[in-house]
Amino acid sequence: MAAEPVNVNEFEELARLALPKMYYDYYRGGAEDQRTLKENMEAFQRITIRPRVLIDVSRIDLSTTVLGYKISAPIMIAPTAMHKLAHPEGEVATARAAAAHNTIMVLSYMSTCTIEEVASSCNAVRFFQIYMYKRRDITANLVQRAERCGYKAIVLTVDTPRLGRREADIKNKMIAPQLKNFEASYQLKFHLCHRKHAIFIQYVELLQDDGSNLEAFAKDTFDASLSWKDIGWLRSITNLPVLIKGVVTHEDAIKAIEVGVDGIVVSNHGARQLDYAPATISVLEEVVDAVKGKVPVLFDGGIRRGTDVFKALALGAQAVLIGRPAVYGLAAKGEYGVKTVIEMLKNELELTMALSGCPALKDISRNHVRTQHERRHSML
Ligand SMILES: Cc1cc2nc3c(=O)[nH]c(=O)nc-3n(C[C@H](O)[C@H](O)[C@H](O)COP(=O)(O)O)c2cc1C
Ligand SMILES: CC(C)CC(=O)C(=O)O
Repeated sequence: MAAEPVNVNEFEELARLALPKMYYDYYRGGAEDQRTLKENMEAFQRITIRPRVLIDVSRIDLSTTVLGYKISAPIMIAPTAMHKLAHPEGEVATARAAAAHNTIMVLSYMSTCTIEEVASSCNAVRFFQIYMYKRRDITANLVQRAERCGYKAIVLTVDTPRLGRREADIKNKMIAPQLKNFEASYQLKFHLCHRKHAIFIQYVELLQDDGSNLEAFAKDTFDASLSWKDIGWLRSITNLPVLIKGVVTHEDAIKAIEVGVDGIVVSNHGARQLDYAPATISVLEEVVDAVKGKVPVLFDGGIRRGTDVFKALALGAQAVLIGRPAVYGLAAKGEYGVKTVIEMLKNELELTMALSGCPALKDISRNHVRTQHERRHSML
């Protein structure tokens, strides 16, 4: 029997053992040469922590708020597609794990449990992530269903006018399972297809023999003409706060504030879209400086340790989101696995704060970290 994992990274191997290769490759993969995928994690390793001593750290408080909602720690669940490929309970298990930790899950529009099923599975605070569709009625329908079900914010992902080139998915001829949120809209285009592990519904109209079915699905449905002016439309169809996910430059951060978004997620989509996009931790501060505290800045990409969370907070994030770690936890051990992953990150963050002299999140300051750039500068 494999030893119990002692850190989040060890869940990846357990997930690999638990999953069919096609799904593991889909979850793990990044775009093209996967340079950004590697960088998302390595860039954290180039940041050091400057601990302060002789501060009372006998009590550590990890709690914070995001858009006014209190959460037990600044660690949220990023939207990731198709959790039933990882575990039969799918997003419901992930949502329950988030609820058990009193944190926020962002449900992907491409979930394998419906918006309604996830909403009724537990009473955690949830946000809902969307892409903009060519058919605006589908976007509007999803947003309004989420609002009716008590989701507290809409997260519009803006880094995916087209799907990035994920070569493992192309080789594996990756196919999408049943996407229950869409049944009414796309019913006619799907057909049943029996495979070794489950029954899938393929997006037949576009099914390609020689590539990733997801890529075809995205190309047909996502609106590649989406631009800044469309944020107004989204805001006009919902009373919920609108966050945009996928900003990595100060120019776009400024535009986002101008069009009135309620929050920004610094993200490169887990390095699955544009290869050679910067590691997100290397651009977080640039975005935070541009935003000037007007809206919360959230962060994702490469968080695997409590020290990574600490570094992102020191560079100005209000909270971080985890993508693959949650999916690996789910694949390895279902709801319990996701709970354990969050628990591990919380415990590590708590220890990091104690060893750095920060009893509360507000004590984590820019001076607690040193970037590679600053180290080089100080040697000149
Ligand atoms: C398997 C997988 C599926 C994803 N699906 C979505 C999605 O449906 N919508 C979205 O906005 N981002 C999606 N993302 C990106 C995540 O929200 C997040 O930005 C990324 O995973 C963070 O990096 P990390 O995996 O290193 O934590 C996905 C990422 C992965 C790994
Ligand atoms: C197939 C996708 C659109 C889901 C996604 O965002 C991803 O796989 O990164």
